[in-house]
Amino acid sequence: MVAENFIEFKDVGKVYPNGTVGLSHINLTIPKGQFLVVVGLSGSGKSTLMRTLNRMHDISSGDIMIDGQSIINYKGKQLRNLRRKIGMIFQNFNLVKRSSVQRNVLSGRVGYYSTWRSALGLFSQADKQKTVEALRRVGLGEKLYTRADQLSGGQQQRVAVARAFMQDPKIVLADEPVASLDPLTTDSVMNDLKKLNDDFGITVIVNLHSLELARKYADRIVGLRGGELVYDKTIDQVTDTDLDNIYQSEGPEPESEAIVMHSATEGVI
Ligand SMILES: Nc1ncnc2c1ncn2[C@@H]1O[C@H](COP(=O)(O)OP(=O)(O)OP(=O)(O)O)[C@@H](O)[C@H]1O
Repeated sequence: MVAENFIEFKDVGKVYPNGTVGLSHINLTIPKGQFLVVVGLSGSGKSTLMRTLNRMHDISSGDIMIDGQSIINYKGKQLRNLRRKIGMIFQNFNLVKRSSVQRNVLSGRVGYYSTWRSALGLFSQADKQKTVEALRRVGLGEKLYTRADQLSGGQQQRVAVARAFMQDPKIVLADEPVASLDPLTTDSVMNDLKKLNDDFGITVIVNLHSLELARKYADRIVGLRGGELVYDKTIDQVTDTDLDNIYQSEGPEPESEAIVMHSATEGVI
């Protein structure tokens, strides 16, 4: 494997069945172990880009390679193996709220079990032990038996990070993971993601609205607009002017977007 070409988007296009263009001519190469932040207005294609990687969305043109192999025609076992190696973090945490933290974190292992074993909760002792380790990593070691719905939003998101860790992922995709969290909790969750990246060389791709956060955590920032890649710089090349200008050629925004766009200086786009 050539590390520099761990993930490759080759002229990728995505048109939704209703004709909406989700992605257009995306060319992007992501090296192994990079912490990549994707920024862009609501509707610019960030989620679509992310979801093509684990085939939650299929692309309409081009190709996507992971580790030197095209993934776009994966089916059955190949697709399951792909998804098992890609951890996913969502804005709304996606936990089973009435289940314990332990059960939620263990569910990160289901890709490694037959359906009936995981349905019966027949997880190995080693995996139960790994759950404890995963929770300690996110500072929630004492919450093993707590019900997920008794945790704060930030704690729930950290459980989701622990669940992703359980997958032994090569890639973690986080789709606006901190959008509903306060600033302090936001930093904890971003730090948890950064630790996965630093400690295990996991490639992390995060969709964010906050430029300030992007700058704080990213190795590289890419920007999308209308499904196109309009910005791509490693963090040492990013300037304040870039960040101020990144969306300025967008023209007037509809009122709803203007609310989140209003202040590049506050780092919110
Ligand atoms: N299932 C779908 N069917 C049709 N169009 C869709 C679908 N999902 C997304 N789109 C459209 O594709 C475009 C890109 O959407 P996407 O959700 O990827 O943007 P985004 O940058 O992630 O936005 P947000 O920040 O609001 O999550 C938008 O125009 C959106 O309306």
